[in-house]
Amino acid sequence: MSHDRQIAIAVKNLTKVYKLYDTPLDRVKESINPFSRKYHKDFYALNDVSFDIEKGSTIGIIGKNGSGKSTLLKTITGVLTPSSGSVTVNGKISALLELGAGFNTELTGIDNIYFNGTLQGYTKDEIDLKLDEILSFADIGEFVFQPVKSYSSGMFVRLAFGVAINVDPDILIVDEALAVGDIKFQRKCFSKIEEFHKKGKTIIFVSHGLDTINLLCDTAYLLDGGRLIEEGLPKNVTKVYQKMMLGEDTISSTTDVCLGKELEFLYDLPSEQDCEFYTNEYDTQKLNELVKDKIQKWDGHKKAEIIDCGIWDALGNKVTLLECGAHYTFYSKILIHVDLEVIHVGFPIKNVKGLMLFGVNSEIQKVAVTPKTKGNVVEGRVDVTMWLAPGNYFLSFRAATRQEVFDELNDQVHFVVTGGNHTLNALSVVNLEPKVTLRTLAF
Ligand SMILES: Nc1ncnc2c1ncn2[C@@H]1O[C@H](COP(=O)(O)OP(=O)(O)OP(=O)(O)O)[C@@H](O)[C@H]1O
Repeated sequence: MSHDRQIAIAVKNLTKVYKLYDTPLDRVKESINPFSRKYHKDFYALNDVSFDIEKGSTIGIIGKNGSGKSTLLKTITGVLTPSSGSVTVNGKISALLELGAGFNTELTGIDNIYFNGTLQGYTKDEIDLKLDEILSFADIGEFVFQPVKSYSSGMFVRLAFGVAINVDPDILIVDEALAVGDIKFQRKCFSKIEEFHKKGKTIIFVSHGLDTINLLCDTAYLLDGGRLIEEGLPKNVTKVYQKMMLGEDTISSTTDVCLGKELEFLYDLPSEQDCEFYTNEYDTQKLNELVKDKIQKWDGHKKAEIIDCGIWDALGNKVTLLECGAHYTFYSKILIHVDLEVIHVGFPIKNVKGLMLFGVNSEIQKVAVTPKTKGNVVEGRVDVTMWLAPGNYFLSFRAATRQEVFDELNDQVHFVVTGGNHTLNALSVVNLEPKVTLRTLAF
């Protein structure tokens, strides 16, 4: 394979100059001046920027407001033409840089999916195949048959993201500032971005959230005044940016530069019905009915199927609003469809951006269960004391062996931890049950 084929985007000496006139009259004077006298100042939105983005990498672009991020991405996507320099793109790009681009507000959501898809170079048949995925991702119900002009901004974002993310491009370009839906939707977007990364696709991500860049990206680029002033490992580049923005003293902090951001998420409460198959722990009749139903509907694919899952509080109530420091049980019930030698259950917890904060499974804990024969229901439980700091989290459920995943429900339960009796620094991720002491040393 030639070196060239490994490069998704090659940017060479890219420059974008705008002519700035003090008054509209200056523009006219310049256009008619017989001696070609200049009445404008040149403003460099991008100044001699060069880099190569390798296929399959996730790139973060950071920089102050006005540093040239959007100009760079718009030039890459072909919305803007460079004043000089070049951009070479290998592959199909899907970009979400400006809400509204590629949408006609008079048309319905469905029509806009086709309109937008066509603009991006997809045929009607290709869009037909993607339609279900786009609709289920956007999850705006009947509104999809209404003109887009009647949408709330949240619905609009959902649809635009749904299209951009599900058309299966080779290169995805996303401005994180546009991912403004509710917390569950944001998690869905980040999860899709992770999926993209795993499939070896190229992602370019503009963000002001430095921990997002550190978490998701392989390489970061820092722009300042239209120039590329730093590139490399995200942790190094974000440090330079923090220094630029906040000064030396704050560099040790790994939290988002937009500090208010995490706080905003704190009380974005989950909906009541997070798990489709809720059965009370002790309701065996309900469980019997559920098992019968699931056996009837079994399509022969999953060897074992998670038929119920959630979080119980100490009284056995299913909850999604948890208190820091209280006791809870994560549980899943798994229906065995074919005889199995081994089955393990797992319960990973992630934050909205996909950072795995905690994960436990029966294999690590050396817990086994017998029998695992067809028709059995295996129940897995983990008792925990909730020492995650106040915030929003997503619990996933897995039934698997080391070699084979039988079933997994990713981010199935969105739960919120509130402060309880334990007041923590709001930017903490976990509570280590600290005992703080102060003393004056006599010497
Ligand atoms: N059409 C234009 N005419 C003149 N100047 C422009 C034009 N478009 C952008 N600029 C200027 O170019 C510079 C870079 O803008 P750009 O939108 O790329 O910045 P950015 O890094 O994306 O900012 P933000 O973080 O605020 O989105 C800014 O100073 C902006 O005012």
